Amino acid sequence: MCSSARPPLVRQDQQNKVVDVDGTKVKLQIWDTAGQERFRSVTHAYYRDAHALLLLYDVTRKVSFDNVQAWLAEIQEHAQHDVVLMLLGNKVDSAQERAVKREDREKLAREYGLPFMETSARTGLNVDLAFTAIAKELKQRSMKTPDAPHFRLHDYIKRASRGGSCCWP
Ligand SMILES: Nc1nc2c(ncn2[C@@H]2O[C@H](COP(=O)(O)OP(=O)(O)OP(=O)(O)O)[C@@H](O)[C@H]2O)c(=O)[nH]1
Repeated sequence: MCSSARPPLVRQDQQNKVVDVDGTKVKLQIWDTAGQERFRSVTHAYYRDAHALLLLYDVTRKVSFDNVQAWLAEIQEHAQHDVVLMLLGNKVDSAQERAVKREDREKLAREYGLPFMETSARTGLNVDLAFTAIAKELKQRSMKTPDAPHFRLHDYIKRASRGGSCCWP
């Protein structure tokens, strides 16, 4: 998710989404960057400006999960240090083809302190929830009212997510 618009270079799909957070409209500008290695240097330019990054792997493709650590290293190098991060295991509608073990994804999420959820772009499971959680966190950060009740991303998705598994810590 980026705050500034750049002309698309290669296969970077962009959409806007408006999320209502407790009566405030939060506009998310969402860039779906390509996951392939050959686009990686282009992707850097996008996540440098991002306020939040949703890191998706495919629950049916172990290699996509194995790549998450490399993406996290890239993020640590190129993204803003306080970027909001969330790890999502997508395609959970194909659970019978699941290729990533629960203990592996929990270990990874715990190691990096990442909020984690399983989603399905096909059925919509937890998709709106992921964006709402991000919008709530960004809104909270943008408000300069230290006395306001603190929004906790991990707790929120733990309470609200359906199906699949979530969340650490
Ligand atoms: N069953 C199922 N298929 C999905 C889901 N999400 C995406 N797909 C399918 O997976 C394929 C790849 O989807 P894309 O959205 O192109 O994946 P991507 O991660 O953007 O791909 P790259 O940008 O190349 O990394 C398509 O055939 C989608 O229909 C899902 O939640 N469930």
